[in-house]
Amino acid sequence: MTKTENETTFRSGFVALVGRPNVGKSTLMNALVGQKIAIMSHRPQTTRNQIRGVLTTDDAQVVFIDTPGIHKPKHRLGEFMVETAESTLKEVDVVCWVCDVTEPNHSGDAYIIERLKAVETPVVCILNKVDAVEKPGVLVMMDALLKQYPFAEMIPVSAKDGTQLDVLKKALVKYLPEGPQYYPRDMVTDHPEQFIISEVIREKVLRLTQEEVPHSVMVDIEQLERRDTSGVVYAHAIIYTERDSQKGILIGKRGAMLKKVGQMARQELEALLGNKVYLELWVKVKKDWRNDPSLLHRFGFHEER
Ligand SMILES: Nc1nc2c(ncn2[C@@H]2O[C@H](COP(=O)(O)OP(=O)(O)OP(=O)(O)O)[C@@H](O)[C@H]2O)c(=O)[nH]1
Repeated sequence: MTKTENETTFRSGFVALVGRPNVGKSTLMNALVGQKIAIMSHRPQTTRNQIRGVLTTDDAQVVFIDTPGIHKPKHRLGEFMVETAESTLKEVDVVCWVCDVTEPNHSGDAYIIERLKAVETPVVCILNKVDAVEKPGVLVMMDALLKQYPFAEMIPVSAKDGTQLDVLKKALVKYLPEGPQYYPRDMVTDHPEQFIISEVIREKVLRLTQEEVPHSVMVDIEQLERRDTSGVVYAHAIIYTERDSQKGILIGKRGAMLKKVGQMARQELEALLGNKVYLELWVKVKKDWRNDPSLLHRFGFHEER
């Protein structure tokens, strides 16, 4: 699904957005993602890593993830939060650290830079609010920051007037692997996790079965809920194959393959969603599912892509 013969490679992936309060992350998200594709709605307070926005272009989809735990722990936020945030930073394709050029040398920035040293994911430094200062000041700040951390890139922008946002978009896409469009292009939903969960499961199936199960395999999240106030995610997923032989491969000897798919998907999802995840996986054979309009609709094929 990632490309057809006459299309270029489609890239998709996850970008962790970090930065202390007030540096302009929300403004930047709105400017990058735009109203139409902004997807977040109500979300339990307990969710530590929210999906903040999804940027879809013709050749890429960037899923921005909030990692609030990276900030200096206040009284309620313990080491656990910081660890969760760090594991998220390790899972994503690139980290965007946003800072504010009107406030150089902020101690909150120094704290986050220290935390970033614990991960190997490339970090793009976004220097926001360049509309509010003179250029030489920005250059001095860039120089000072580069001495503290080997940023993969440094991009001065203004989320407010749009300066350099195109450059930023292009830069981020470079770090994303070839991958599927996780979200329908115009989706506005209460449950964006649904798409992430099904795509992560699908990716594990393809990887672990080493393509013995074809790309046409589909994952349907039949049930998705947060069971209690702790935000634990419970998902019941059905993996549809087209043949009995594929079902056999996917289940494996005494269920070993399916168990492995579940384990790997769960680990990745817990890091991405920032919550404990329970996955219940079932495999069903549905011959010719591609001609079943209701299933096609559920899998998002009403979209143009
Ligand atoms: N001059 C200028 N101001 C900006 C820019 N981006 C954001 N701001 C202002 O900075 C302030 C904070 O912006 P937010 O987008 O709310 O910051 P945030 O990082 O999302 O803050 P939290 O939601 O608390 O994490 C607001 O008053 C914005 O209008 C910019 O590019 N230039």
